[in-house]
Amino acid sequence: MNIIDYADRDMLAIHLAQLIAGQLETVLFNHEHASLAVPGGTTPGPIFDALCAATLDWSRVCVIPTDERWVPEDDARSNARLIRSRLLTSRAAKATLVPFHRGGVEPEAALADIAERLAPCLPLSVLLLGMGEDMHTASIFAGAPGSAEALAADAGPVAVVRPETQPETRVTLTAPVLDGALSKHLVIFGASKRAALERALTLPPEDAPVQAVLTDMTVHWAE
Ligand SMILES: O=C(O)[C@H](O)[C@@H](O)[C@H](O)[C@H](O)COP(=O)(O)O
Repeated sequence: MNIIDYADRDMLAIHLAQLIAGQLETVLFNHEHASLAVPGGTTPGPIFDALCAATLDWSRVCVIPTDERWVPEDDARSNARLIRSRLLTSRAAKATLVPFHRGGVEPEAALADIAERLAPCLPLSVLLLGMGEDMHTASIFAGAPGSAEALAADAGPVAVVRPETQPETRVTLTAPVLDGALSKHLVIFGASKRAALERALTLPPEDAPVQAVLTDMTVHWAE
């Protein structure tokens, strides 16, 4: 794991977007398709705003949520909604989103279909993750029902997690899929998340899920 400290969040967003665009372009030189997994939450928006204008063949890129709140896409809490509005616009509008949520279906019943649609996009070419102050990443929350399954070495590509601290059930990419990405970025803002990451390094993944995906991870941090 290496950490890049930035002077401010704007510098971070521009530089990280350029890095991700360059990595996707390199994959597209050598492969027919590339895949990019991105988080929800409040952190990635400015990165999406810079990345969506990148000049690359977005028609050959599939974009995958690292996790999804189990709500319809018109819900303000939907990650698919955030990704469509902030990333799949401008030049990146040509990319293909692999959404997770399906109406009228319990998340457990949707896993097989999600896994089937994800299969052509794996292993992930580029991964962008966020992290909570509780050291969760994607929707793998320490101690939550389903998190042990999401952390298991033999986990499938997606798992259902039901965190008590969150208003809705989650579907998340699992640790093996996240950790297996070819290029990995973790973006965190603020001193408390920096301290949480330092703390995570001293804990096992079941207590600090972000610990499960830090191999060859580049951490991007700004105050
Ligand atoms: O669905 C989500 O919310 C994200 O995928 C989640 O893992 C997020 O990255 C962290 O919770 C940090 O959230 P903030 O960026 O809002 O601090």
